[in-house]
Amino acid sequence: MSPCWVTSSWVVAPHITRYYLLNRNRETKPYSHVSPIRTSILATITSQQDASSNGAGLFLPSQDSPTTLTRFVLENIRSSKAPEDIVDLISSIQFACKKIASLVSRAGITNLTGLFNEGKSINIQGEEQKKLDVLSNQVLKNALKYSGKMGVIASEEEDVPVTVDESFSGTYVAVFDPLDGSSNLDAAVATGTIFGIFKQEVSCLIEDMADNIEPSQLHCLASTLQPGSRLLAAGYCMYSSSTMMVLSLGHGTHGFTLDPEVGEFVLTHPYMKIPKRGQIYSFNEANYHQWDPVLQEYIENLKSGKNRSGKCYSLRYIGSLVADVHRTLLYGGVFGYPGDKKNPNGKLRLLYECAPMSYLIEQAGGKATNGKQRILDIVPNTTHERQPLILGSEEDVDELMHVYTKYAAKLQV
Ligand SMILES: O=P(O)(O)OC[C@H]1O[C@](O)(COP(=O)(O)O)[C@@H](O)[C@@H]1O
Repeated sequence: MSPCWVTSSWVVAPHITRYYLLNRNRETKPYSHVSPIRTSILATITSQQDASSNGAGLFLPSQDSPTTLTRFVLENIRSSKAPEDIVDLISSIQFACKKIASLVSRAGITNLTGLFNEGKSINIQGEEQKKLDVLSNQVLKNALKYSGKMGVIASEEEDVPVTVDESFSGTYVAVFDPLDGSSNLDAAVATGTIFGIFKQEVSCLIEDMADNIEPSQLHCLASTLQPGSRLLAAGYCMYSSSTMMVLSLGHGTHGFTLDPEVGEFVLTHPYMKIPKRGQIYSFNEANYHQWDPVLQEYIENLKSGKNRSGKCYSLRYIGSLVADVHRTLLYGGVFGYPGDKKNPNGKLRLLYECAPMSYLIEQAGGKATNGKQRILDIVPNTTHERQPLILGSEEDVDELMHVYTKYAAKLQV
């Protein structure tokens, strides 16, 4: 008998022995063993079933009639809080977001992490496009195209606004960032899709185009350059520990969680209200030295407690706009990507980042400004125009605006 067998049996034996000793008194349990807790839940359900459904199937109040996103939109239409067509648009967007959620969650398995076209594909903002930037853009464009309601689409990943092809054209404008925060994707950090819907002021039919905009096509461009105050609907879908859609049709901001068991967005956060004041600030402080002295002082005061609340604030910054705004909406406080010496207009794009997020925050009782003006009042000059963004709890944004006004003279603004 070879010496190695002797060694290996001594190695294996202890484990078998240990397992046997541990389990010698335990009866072997069948896979379908029912734990006492589960038994009591089933008992409760059965008694509820008998009591309330006259035997017509299982009855669990909250699960029995969940408000899905589609049902929510239909109810808004029925109470004429939203135009009829919006249900087709929101259904297309929710389908696209479910698809993008699945692509993002499986990116590591399906070789969808990393750069598109080996990093040779640069979008008009000068950013290397990720594979999922390009794919999410296509998914959303197609979904909107087949809604049959879309006239013009403006996307972070499209150099200029594009129309869907003629046979599908409609009278709405969609602006979107198909995969915001995609620089965090390969690290599996939260990302999201941001969107806004406008009514198209002029009807026009054009091809996907490069950079030579024909005069007749200027109308098309014009129909996308609308201020956020004219949004009919706005929202984001966050791809994180859970997939959440936060939406406003102009009557409050509402949160829906994707239930993977049924593949439906279910209303979980009706009428979200941002706290009047928070205790969290969310800025990329690496840019601190590029900021104006007023903002530097404001942040120092938040940290030191020398602010109207007298409390010391904590810093939270994910570096994904959707995730940072979502947390601010729930917990309150202030999020900002201000202008600075390096980027006087900051980094975020007015049309499909700042405006939809500001619309949601205002509908939830918060405020959003570029430091001088309400974001929703700003009329964009170009599709990819950047604007400084400060948004959050009313009292937090008011305090910052107060400091700016007080020091306006000092800054010769
Ligand atoms: O890394 P920085 O400079 O703090 O910028 C972070 C910001 O840039 C973004 O990633 C830009 O978004 P995109 O990924 O859509 O270009 C935002 O999500 C985020 O708020």
